[in-house]
Parts: sequence; C-alpha cells; structure tokens
Amino acid sequence: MDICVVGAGYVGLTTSAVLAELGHRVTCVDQNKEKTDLLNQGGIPIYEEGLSSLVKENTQKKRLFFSDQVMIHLSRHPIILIAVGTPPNENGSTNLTFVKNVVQLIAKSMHGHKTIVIKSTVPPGTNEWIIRTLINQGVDRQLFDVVSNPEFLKEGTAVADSLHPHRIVIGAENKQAADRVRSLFKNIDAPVIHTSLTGAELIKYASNAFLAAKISFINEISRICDVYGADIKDVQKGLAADPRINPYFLNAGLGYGGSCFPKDLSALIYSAESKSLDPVLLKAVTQVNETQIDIYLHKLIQHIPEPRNKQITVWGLTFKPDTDDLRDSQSIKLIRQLLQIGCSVHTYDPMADLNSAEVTGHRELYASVRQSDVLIIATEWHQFLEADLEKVKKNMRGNLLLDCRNVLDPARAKKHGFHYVGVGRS
Ligand SMILES: NC(=O)C1=CN([C@@H]2O[C@H](COP(=O)(O)OP(=O)(O)OC[C@H]3O[C@@H](n4cnc5c(N)ncnc54)[C@H](O)[C@@H]3O)[C@@H](O)[C@H]2O)C=CC1
Ligand SMILES: O=C(O)[C@H]1O[C@H](OP(=O)(O)OP(=O)(O)OC[C@H]2O[C@@H](n3ccc(=O)[nH]c3=O)[C@H](O)[C@@H]2O)[C@H](O)[C@@H](O)[C@@H]1O
Repeated sequence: MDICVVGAGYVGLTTSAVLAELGHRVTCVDQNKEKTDLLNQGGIPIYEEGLSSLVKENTQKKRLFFSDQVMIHLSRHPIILIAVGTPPNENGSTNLTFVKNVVQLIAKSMHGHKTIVIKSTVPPGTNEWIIRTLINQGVDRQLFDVVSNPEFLKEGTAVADSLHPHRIVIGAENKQAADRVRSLFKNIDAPVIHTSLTGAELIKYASNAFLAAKISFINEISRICDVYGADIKDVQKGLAADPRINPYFLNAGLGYGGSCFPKDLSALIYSAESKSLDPVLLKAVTQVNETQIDIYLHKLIQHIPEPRNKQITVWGLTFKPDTDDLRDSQSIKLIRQLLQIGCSVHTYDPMADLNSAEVTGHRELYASVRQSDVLIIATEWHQFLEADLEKVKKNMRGNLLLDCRNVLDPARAKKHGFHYVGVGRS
C-alpha cells in the first residue's frame, strides 16, 4: 500500500520504518526540513534502538522516502497517517495546532479517496471534530474516512513495540475503513480491538493514566515504607506475585516524566472537567507525581542541612534510560531545584549532553563525580548499575548517594563507603 506518514518524530519515524519493513511503500513527511534532509542523507534525528538500521535498510530497498513537501504527498497518497505532536497547553488541555494544520492541508489537497488515520494522541471528540472540519471545508463526505489508531510504543523499545504490539486499536465509523487500516498491519500478530472513534481515543488515555496511576501508587506506598521502616522492594515483590497486579510499572522513584504521561493525564483531567466531572483519582495521581521530587530534596537536606555551594553530580538527564528524550524529565526538574537552593550541579548522561551556563556537563562517568559531595542517580541507565563504586567513591569528596530510582544494592553501596539513601528502603 502507498502510505504518507505525517511527522518524523518518535512515533512517525518508527511507524514509517515499521510499515516499510512490513512491505508498504511509505513516504514520511515533516515540515522540519532539517529533519528530512538529515534522513535523506542517511542520518537519524533521534536515538532509538534498532531504528537507524531499519530506516537504512528500507530506504535502500526503496520502500521508505522522506520529504518536507507535505502538501504534495498529502495529495498523492490514499492513506495518510497523522503522527504530529499534541503538546499540552498551559491549562492542561491539548494543543491541537499541529493536527489542525495537517487537516487544513488535507482539505486543500483532496484528490480521490483518502483514509485519514490519526496516530497522534488526541482528546475524546477530536476524530469527530476532524470529520466535521473536513465537511465544513467543503470536502465531499464520500471522499474520506477518518480512523483512530492510537500508538502504544515506549521510547527505548519503540521498534520492538511496534513490530510486536500487545494490541492494535482501531476506532472507525465503518467496517471498510477499519479493514483498510487492519490490512496495513496484516503481518503483525496481535489482538485487534475494534471500537468507535471516541472509544479508541479513550483507550489510549485510559492506558497511559492507568500506568501512571500504578507509578504514583507505588510511590505513595514507598513514602509509607519510609516512615514505618519497611523495604519497598519487598512490598513490590509481594504485590507483583499476584497476577492480577503484575510486576510492571511498580518501580518507586523520582516519578514519571516524558512527553506523554504528564500531558496525557492533564488532558484527560481537562476532558473530564470540561464535562463537569471531578476526576479525583486522576488528580491524585498527578499530585503524587508532582510532589515526588520534594521527597528527595527533603532527604538531601536531612543529610546536608546547608546544601548551598555543595557540589552535586546528577547521573541521568533523560526522562528514562535508553532514550535521548529530555522532554518533561524529572531529572531536569530536580536539577532546577538543586540550582535554586544554591548547589553547584555537575551532570553525566550517556545520550544527552546537558552543559549550560549553570550546569557542568561531563562526557565521562567517573570524571563527573570528581570532588562531588553528593551523587544522585536520577535515571537507571545500565551503565550506572554497573559502575565501579570503589572508583566512584575515590573520586568524590563526600559519600552521600541518593538513589532516586532504587536501582543500586544498598549493601554494595555501603561496602564501598557510601551513605546510601533510596526511597522506601529504610
Ligand atoms: N513519543 C512517544 O513515545 C509516543 C507518542 N505518542 C503520541 O504521538 C504523537 C507524536 O509524538 P512524538 O512522535 O513524540 O512527537 P515529536 O515531537 O517527536 O514529532 C512530531 C513531528 O511532527 C512534525 N510536524 C508537526 N506539524 C507538522 C506538519 N504540519 N506537517 C508535517 N510535520 C509536522 C514535527 O516537525 C515533528 O518532527 C503525540 O500525539 C504523542 O502524544 C504516542 C505514543 C508514544
Ligand atoms: O503515550 C506514550 O507516549 C507512551 O507513554 C509511555 O511510554 P514512555 O513515555 O516512552 O515511557 P515509559 O516506559 O512508560 O516511562 C514513563 C515514565 O515513567 C517512569 N516509570 C516507569 C515505570 C516505573 O515502574 N516507574 C517509573 O517511574 C519512567 O522513568 C518514565 O519517566 C507508555 O509506556 C507507552 O505505552 C505510551 O505509548
């Protein structure tokens, strides 16, 4: 099939490469010419395991193309997948500007029938709104179908998640349109959930909200472990043994970040409130997350009551390991607070290079801790778990180790002379 994917970001680029791998002819368009130029030169704008080789192979096989000529390709292709960003507005609602722009362009470039597939995460009612907009722009209702096909990939494992999804959700108004979208993924073995347009939109938000709720739940329990002297790792193990609960998304720590959970929670809360509901549980999930950094600052001040001018090294800047994505990273928020209380901050990250006027970014793990009073592990990159703690300790001035992801073994850290502080690990 001939497909045009709009947006060469984490979702658009991965989806394009995977659809090409499945045998389709895919043109991925992006208004950002720098991105498409880089892709056409064999480069890749993001770090994602396995993506670079998949893009390269499919480009060589002439199944995958890149262009910044958005309008031309919208008019040429019968199937259009929209994977542009849907960032949050200040009030928590979703900024649909990018989606709206693409819809306007489609309205102006209609030649023949189009199946418009919305992959971007959009609030309930958006797909219906797209249909109304196209009709209002004078597009013949017979000439298009809108299908909601939300994406569930995780950054860091985006390619594997797209090739082996747990489910394919297809929200459509009619069976023909749903079947057309199903056939895009015909070589993928996954359960297919057919629903309405709004049903699909809500499956996406409910999934992210549920995962975020698990994280806030375990974070709240870790606070209780802290005050009662229990180990959250034991509690986690006990919970995970019940298959109704399962072990996933039960790691206590600095809280969730990234470009999706925080904004999708806000959008779902906004959508509920705009219909006069009071989504108390969703608000509590957000509230726990927003106060999770304070827990660690409090722990820091308990051990170092005068943190001003203390040298602190933060390992891990991205919102989670195995990605270069800094969007809404809890680590960056923590660093801002450390700077506010007068700390001197040094950083190290295997992928992101944070070196600003206020922060000294290092390119080498052990050099980053030289003369530091405190080491903070903000993201659980594998490299940190395997670090030679003897060497780390020798390079440091102080011995406080704040493990914000509960990933190190406290006994091992203590053996190397660290004062280990996690959350819920007393
Ligand atoms: N990042 C992730 O892990 C996941 C994201 N999502 C959702 O997918 C959507 C996209 O997210 P990301 O890929 O992270 O965004 P992104 O910001 O990485 O990429 C979006 C791309 O769209 C391009 N774009 C914007 N307007 C355009 C236009 N009019 N024409 C052509 N290109 C245009 C931008 O230049 C950018 O390259 C969002 O709704 C997000 O919530 C869903 C699942 C996973
Ligand atoms: O809609 C989206 O964009 C995507 O959002 C998340 O994927 P992602 O944001 O890439 O990353 P996750 O692995 O879900 O982690 C999100 C955040 O939660 C934190 N987290 C995760 C798991 C855990 O146990 N504890 C915890 O604090 C991570 O550190 C990270 O900051 C979902 O997992 C995807 O299914 C979804 O498609």
